[in-house]
Amino acid sequence: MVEDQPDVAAVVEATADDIATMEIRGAAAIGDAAAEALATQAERSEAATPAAFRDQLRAAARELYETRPTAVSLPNALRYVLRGIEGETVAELRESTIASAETFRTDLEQAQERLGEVGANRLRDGDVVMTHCHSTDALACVEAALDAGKHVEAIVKETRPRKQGHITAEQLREWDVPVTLIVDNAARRYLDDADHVLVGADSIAADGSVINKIGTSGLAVNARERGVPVMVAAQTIKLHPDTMTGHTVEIEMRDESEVLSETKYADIAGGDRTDDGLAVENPAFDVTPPRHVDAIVTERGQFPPESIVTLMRELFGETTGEPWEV
Ligand SMILES: O=C(COP(=O)(O)O)[C@H](O)[C@H](O)COP(=O)(O)O
Repeated sequence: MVEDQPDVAAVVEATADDIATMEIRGAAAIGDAAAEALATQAERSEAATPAAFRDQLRAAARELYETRPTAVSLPNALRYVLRGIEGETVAELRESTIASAETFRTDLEQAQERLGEVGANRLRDGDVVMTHCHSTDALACVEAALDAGKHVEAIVKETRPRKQGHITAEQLREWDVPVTLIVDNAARRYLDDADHVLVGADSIAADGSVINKIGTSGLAVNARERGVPVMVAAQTIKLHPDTMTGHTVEIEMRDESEVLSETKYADIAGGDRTDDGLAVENPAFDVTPPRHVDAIVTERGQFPPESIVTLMRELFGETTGEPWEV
């Protein structure tokens, strides 16, 4: 006999789909959306028993978890909300889930604000930052520096293949920050004009390695060679607890269609060549070793990458497990 699958609210499925298709993207936004989805699942649950309610929440968490593998903010968010579920009745469980998700989301927002203030201290009046991809944590540092009356300029890397750099450029321009947009290949040339490389993170490993958008590691190597400090803005929700026990972070591989446009060869070969049989690799993230990072800026202060494990132990203890096994 096939057992009934717990009911997962349509809105959870929609959120999972939005994360998988990158309608919702960026580690902080993904964590926030996952917590919100669990709250909605709780609100809409028609579970008749506490056990059925818990099963539904676990099923919803699993569905959200299976969308994208690299940003640890996702399992960290799910684990946080599920750990906050308490009570004897469905009504109590519902209420505590919603409260837990709300606390998580408020903390996330406040952490980003505090992190911004910490990061802004590293930026001097007149500094130029070079950015990669689009990170709300990194932008929070610029915003706080602007709020403190500093003039900041930006060199924004386009960030192939999905060009999230354009989102960064748009936000910075809204704040009246002078922006120079460059293609990724021009980064080394323009590093001489930058005072900082400023990026976010999807996950931070226990040894201080930074997992972020593909291209971050090459940028960091070039920055080190040019003497430009690399600053990683990452709320503590980006700390990957499993790496304390030796797990590695899975790097998401995305579809080749992001790399190959339909017109790729039409433009350069008169349209008579197709992409059939061409091998394409499209990793979405890479790993920057700690020796190429100067500081990890969190809401709890800034840390040399090698000492981040201390904070990780303090916040997460030594053990984790799957988010729905809490
Ligand atoms: O690599 C990306 C986004 O990748 P993608 O576009 O593939 O999701 C961002 O730098 C981090 O997620 C941090 O973002 P934030 O600081 O907003 O959490």
